[in-house]
Amino acid sequence: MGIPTLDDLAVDGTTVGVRVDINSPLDEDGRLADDARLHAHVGTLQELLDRGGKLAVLAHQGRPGGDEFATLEDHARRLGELLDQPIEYCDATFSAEARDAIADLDHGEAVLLENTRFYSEEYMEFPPAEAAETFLVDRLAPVVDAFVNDAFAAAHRSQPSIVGLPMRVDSYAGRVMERELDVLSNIEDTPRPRVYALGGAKIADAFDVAESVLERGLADEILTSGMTGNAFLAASGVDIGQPSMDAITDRDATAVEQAEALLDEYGEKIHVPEDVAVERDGERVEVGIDGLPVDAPALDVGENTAAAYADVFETAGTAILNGPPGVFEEEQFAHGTREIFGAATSAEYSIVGGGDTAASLRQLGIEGFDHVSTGGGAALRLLTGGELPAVEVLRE
Ligand SMILES: Nc1ncnc2c1ncn2[C@@H]1O[C@H](COP(=O)(O)OP(=O)(O)O)[C@@H](O)[C@H]1O
Ligand SMILES: O=C(OP(=O)(O)O)[C@H](O)COP(=O)(O)O
Repeated sequence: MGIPTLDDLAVDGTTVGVRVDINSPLDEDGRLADDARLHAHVGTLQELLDRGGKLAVLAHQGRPGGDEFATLEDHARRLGELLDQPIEYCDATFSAEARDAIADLDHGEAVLLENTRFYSEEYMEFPPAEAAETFLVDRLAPVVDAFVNDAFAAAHRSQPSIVGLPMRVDSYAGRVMERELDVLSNIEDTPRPRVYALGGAKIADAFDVAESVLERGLADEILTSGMTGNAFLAASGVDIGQPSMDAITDRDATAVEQAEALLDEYGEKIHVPEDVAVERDGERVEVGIDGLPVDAPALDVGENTAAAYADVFETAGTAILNGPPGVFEEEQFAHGTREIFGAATSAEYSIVGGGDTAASLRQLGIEGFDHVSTGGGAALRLLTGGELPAVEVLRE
């Protein structure tokens, strides 16, 4: 992989700054609604604690001004439960109070510092050399002996705690980062035929993935669903109805043209839904292509599409999933997601990326994937052949 990992770090007795990504959905009371990302980092943190490290843990939660912009107090409590030892919470990130909390740590102890994004610089993007001159980095670099970046899900952000600290401190990839890079940087080595199931509502991202993997010859089949599938359906010449069209163009005004261009060039590899499901009088109603247009938005693929896509996975070498096939949050539109994602586990090797995609698996209790990425944007960046600033700076 060419970047230092925990195998290269002599931990015992050292103070280690550890960047994790525990950015999570919160409930109405601001408490953690899902702790999957906390679970993911337990291995790295436990290893560093067992090896005698004193850990200053850094993380962000939400975006300034957003509903999920919050303190990390609840995260510290939950991390303590998961690690079976108290994790101190400090309501400062790099002030004297935070630095004192770090200095007071004993071997095998950890403090979770406050949400890095409470400080404006941490929500800006900088080239690494400039990030290294920010206040957070300037104050924290002298009080840690090493830096471990385990925050794969934030690795596409060129922010101070991600790219600035490694410019000033010996730095290593944590176990989450290591495993994610291992899997997602080596897609071309996975078994064929390689099937990408692209659904969800981030249509532009799905087109980017489709274009990149088709251009690079990585994809043998692309199964389109969700709002992405609706756009392909429209691009294939079917009148899907105004409500579905409006939902698409609200997201991306040129979506249908982009889908048309992809169908023109790679049509034989791109599967388009053959039926959809809409809501009528509060009920799920299946509509075949012949029954379109309808005056309600298509919120799921229909049963025939789900069955046809499930068949494709029967003979797939690799399944790569990004974006749920329907509005899985509503039970009556979870059918496509349950069937298609459920069938994807029959591929020889299966990979899942995307925050909502992973949440849909947990919600629907679908298990058996070889790799469920903790990242959304970061995973997509790798799947489309891009580079991650966090990783580039670990190489230097
Ligand atoms: N046909 C559809 N119409 C509207 N929204 C959809 C449809 N299918 C899926 N979705 C929505 O897409 C959202 C997730 O998409 P996206 O953000 O692209 O996934 P991820 O976070 O995994 O990258 C879900 O909230 C789901 O309700
Ligand atoms: O949740 C995250 O990314 P994701 O939505 O791509 O999975 C990361 O924590 C990065 O957060 P950001 O997109 O607010 O920089």
